[in-house]
Amino acid sequence: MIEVKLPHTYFEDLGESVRLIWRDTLYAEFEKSELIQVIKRKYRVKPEVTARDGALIIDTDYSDVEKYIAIYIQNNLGALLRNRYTNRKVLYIHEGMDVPLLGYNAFGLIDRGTNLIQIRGVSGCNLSCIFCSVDEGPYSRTRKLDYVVDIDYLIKWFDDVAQIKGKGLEAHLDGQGEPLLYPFRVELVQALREHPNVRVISMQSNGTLLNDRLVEELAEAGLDRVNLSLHSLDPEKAKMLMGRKDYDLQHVLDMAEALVNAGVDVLIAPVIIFGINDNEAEAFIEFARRIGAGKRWPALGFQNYIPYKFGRNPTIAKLVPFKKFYEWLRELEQKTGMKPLVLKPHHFGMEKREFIPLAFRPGEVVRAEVVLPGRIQGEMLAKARNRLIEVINTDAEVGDRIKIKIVRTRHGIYIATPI
Ligand SMILES: C[S@@+](CC[C@H](N)C(=O)[O-])C[C@H]1O[C@@H](n2cnc3c(N)ncnc32)[C@H](O)[C@@H]1O
Ligand code: SF4
Repeated sequence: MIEVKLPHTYFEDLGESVRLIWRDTLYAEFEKSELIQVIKRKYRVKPEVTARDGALIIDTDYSDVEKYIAIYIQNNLGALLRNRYTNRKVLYIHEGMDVPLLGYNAFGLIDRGTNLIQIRGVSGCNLSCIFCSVDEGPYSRTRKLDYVVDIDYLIKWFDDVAQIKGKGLEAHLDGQGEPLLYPFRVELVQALREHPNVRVISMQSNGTLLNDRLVEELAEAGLDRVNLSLHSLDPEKAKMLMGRKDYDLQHVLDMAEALVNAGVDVLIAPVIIFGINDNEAEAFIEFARRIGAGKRWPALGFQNYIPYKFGRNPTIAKLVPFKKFYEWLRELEQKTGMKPLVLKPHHFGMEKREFIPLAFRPGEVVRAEVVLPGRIQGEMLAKARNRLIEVINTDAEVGDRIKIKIVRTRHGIYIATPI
């Protein structure tokens, strides 16, 4: 009997197949008959294959089957990877693919002309908030695919960006999805902490995937702040807003407290939908006070609900102009004594910094190579001048060389149409 164990991996037996779960978020399924066939080709035996206690068990005495099958699994993993939370296919972006990590908003890095750099190692989310600006989660109707960026490759690009942007940076882990899905989240925080140009490491998260151990690990690795998306303190309303019956509000509240106790500052960040949860504003403030949120930065970051073209826009959501939203916040400041609620960049030590120079001008026609499928129907990702470009309304395929017209360059996110 041989036991195959791989690092950060456990195997589950599904009857006809075995499921390999890698670093919590990713999985791949291998048919048992396929694994048996692979063994038979080399060893001329057909051993039984099962999974038990996280290991793959092969009923044979050949000692090197273990190594052989481990290599086979690793070689075939890339093509089979899926996101455990969304069930979507995952493209694993690594150095060998030579895909630029600037230019696209679903993965990589984003520079919006300040000392804050957004870092997106993963796409996909475990929740399905009814107002989600990026229509994320397992019930998404628009997102077809997820990406995971290899940690070494992400850090390599971050380093290049940090050289240009200079010292005193805030590295902000966020995403079109939930950054805690990133399989290398703790290592990423650790690597950023060691970077000489990084001052602050923060994360935007729904908090559901935290547990006591992960909180400790993230704190130890050097995470400074979590902007925690918490939209109701009523368990039933929270389930409705987060789009999941299994949303465990109490767990998220406990984790908020655990973060503060571990020395990670918390900023409570509710999305306010007037008529739905604006009446909870004082309760959010009270909760933030009680747990000791806002030690180095503001304790609350109320967000006004905004409809997005590719987001979920519930009909119950009433829009409130920003002028009115800020008036509402000022009244709350007066009433509760909690300040600041109207947040300004300086509250976060944010300052303007020169943009990384744009690689394209709007209207420019460029020849580019299609390198990856996009997340949305009709969208492909192309590269030119060491930048990624989202090409919309295209039927091009990976490998094609196409002529495109750049239609948008805002904040170094490039969108183009075929010509
Ligand atoms: C898209 S989420 C990604 C990070 C993480 N999944 C989370 O929810 O914190 C980023 C932030 O945008 C907020 N948000 C989502 N949809 C929104 C909308 N339609 N209007 C305003 N804020 C929104 C979320 O609550 C969250 O604070
Ligand atoms: S708002 Fe955040 S937590 Fe909610 S579905 Fe979107 S990405 Fe997920």
